[in-house]
Amino acid sequence: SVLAANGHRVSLWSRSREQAEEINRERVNKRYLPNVRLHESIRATDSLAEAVEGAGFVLLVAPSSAMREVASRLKPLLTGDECLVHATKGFEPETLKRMTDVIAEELPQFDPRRLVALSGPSHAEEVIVRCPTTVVVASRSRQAAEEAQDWLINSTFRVYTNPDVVGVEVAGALKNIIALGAGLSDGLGFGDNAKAALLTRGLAEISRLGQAMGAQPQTFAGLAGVGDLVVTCTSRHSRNWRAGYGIGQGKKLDDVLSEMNMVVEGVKTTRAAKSLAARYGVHMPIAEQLYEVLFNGKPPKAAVEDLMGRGRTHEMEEVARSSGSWS
Ligand SMILES: NC(=O)C1=CN([C@@H]2O[C@H](COP(=O)(O)OP(=O)(O)OC[C@H]3O[C@@H](n4cnc5c(N)ncnc54)[C@H](O)[C@@H]3O)[C@@H](O)[C@H]2O)C=CC1
Ligand SMILES: O=C(CO)COP(=O)(O)O
Repeated sequence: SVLAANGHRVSLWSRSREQAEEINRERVNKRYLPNVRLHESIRATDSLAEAVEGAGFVLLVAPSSAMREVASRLKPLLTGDECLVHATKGFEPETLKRMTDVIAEELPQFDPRRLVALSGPSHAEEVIVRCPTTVVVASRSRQAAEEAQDWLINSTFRVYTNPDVVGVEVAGALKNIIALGAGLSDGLGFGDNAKAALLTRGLAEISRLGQAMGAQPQTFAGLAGVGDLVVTCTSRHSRNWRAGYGIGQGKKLDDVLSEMNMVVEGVKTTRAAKSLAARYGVHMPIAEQLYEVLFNGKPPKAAVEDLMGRGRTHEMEEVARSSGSWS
C-alpha cells in the first residue's frame, strides 16, 4: 500500500490462487485486512515469477521459518540488481540465523552488503489506513539503505536509515518475546507497573544479547528497539501480546495459536533466544522464564515469582561488573 501510494505498480504474491483472485475481484484482502479497500495499482497473483517480473523493488515478508524457502524459489527469478528489502522479525528456527544471512545464502546474485532489513513500530492495520508511522531501513551499504528509503518514504510513512543491520534485526526479533510477556502480565491481571518493568528490563536483555552478537548499543534506543517494543507490548493489534494474554488467562499455547490463525513469531523466537543466550553467554531472565512457561508447562504466576525473587542486582550489569561509577 505504501509503494502503491508512492505511484508504483505493485504485485502481491499469494500462494493461494483463490485468495489472489478474490483480491483482484473485490479489491480487499478479506482474510487479513477485511475493512480496507486496496489501492487500484495493487494486483495479486499466485505466480511468483509474474509477481517479480521486471520489479525494481522486492519486499520479502514471509514468516521467519519460511524465509529460506521463499528466497530459494526467487533465486532463478531475480537479477541481483533489484532493491531487496525484508520486513520479517525473527531468526531461522533451525540455524538461529538472521534473515539477511538466510537471504544472502539463498540469493548469491546479490551483494550481501546491499541487503536491507526494514523494522520499527508498524502494525499493518495502521499503515494501510495511513496513520503516521515511522520505520528504519538498515543496510551495510548506505546507498542501498537510501535507495530503500526513496522507494518507501511518504508523508505518512517516514523512513530512517541505519547501518546497523545486526542491531535492527535482533531488536525486531527479540521484542516479540517481551510482547508475549507483556500480554501474559496483562492476562494475569497485573498493572501498568509490571508492564513498564517488563519493557525496561526486557530492553536491557535484548540489548545485552544484541551487543554480544555485534550490534551497536544506540540501535536499541531507536525505532527497531524501544519504538517497536512499546508498540508491540501495548497495541491491541499485536498478535504476540494477544497470545501472551491468552496464556496469562490460563489458555494452552496450542489453543491460543490455533485461534490466532496468524504467525506469532515470539514463540519460536523464545526458543531461539534461549539457545543464543547460551551461545553468547548472556543472561536473559525474562526470556528464560517465558521459555519455561511456553515449553515446560511452568505456571505463569510461578515464573513471575521467580523473576521477582531473583538475587539482588545492579540496574546496569556491565557497570556493576566494573564498579567504576560508584563514588
Ligand atoms: N503484521 C504486521 O503488522 C507486521 C508483521 N511483521 C513481520 O512480518 C512477518 C510476516 O507477518 P504477517 O504477514 O503479519 O503474518 P501473517 O500470519 O498475517 O501472514 C503470513 C503470510 O505468510 C504466508 N506464508 C506462510 N508460510 C509460507 C511459506 N512457506 N511460503 C510462502 N508464504 C508463506 C501465509 O500464507 C500468510 O499469507 C513476520 O515476521 C512479522 O513479524 C513486521 C511488521 C509488521
Ligand atoms: O512487529 C509488529 C509491529 O511493529 C507486529 O507485531 P505482532 O506480530 O505482535 O502483531
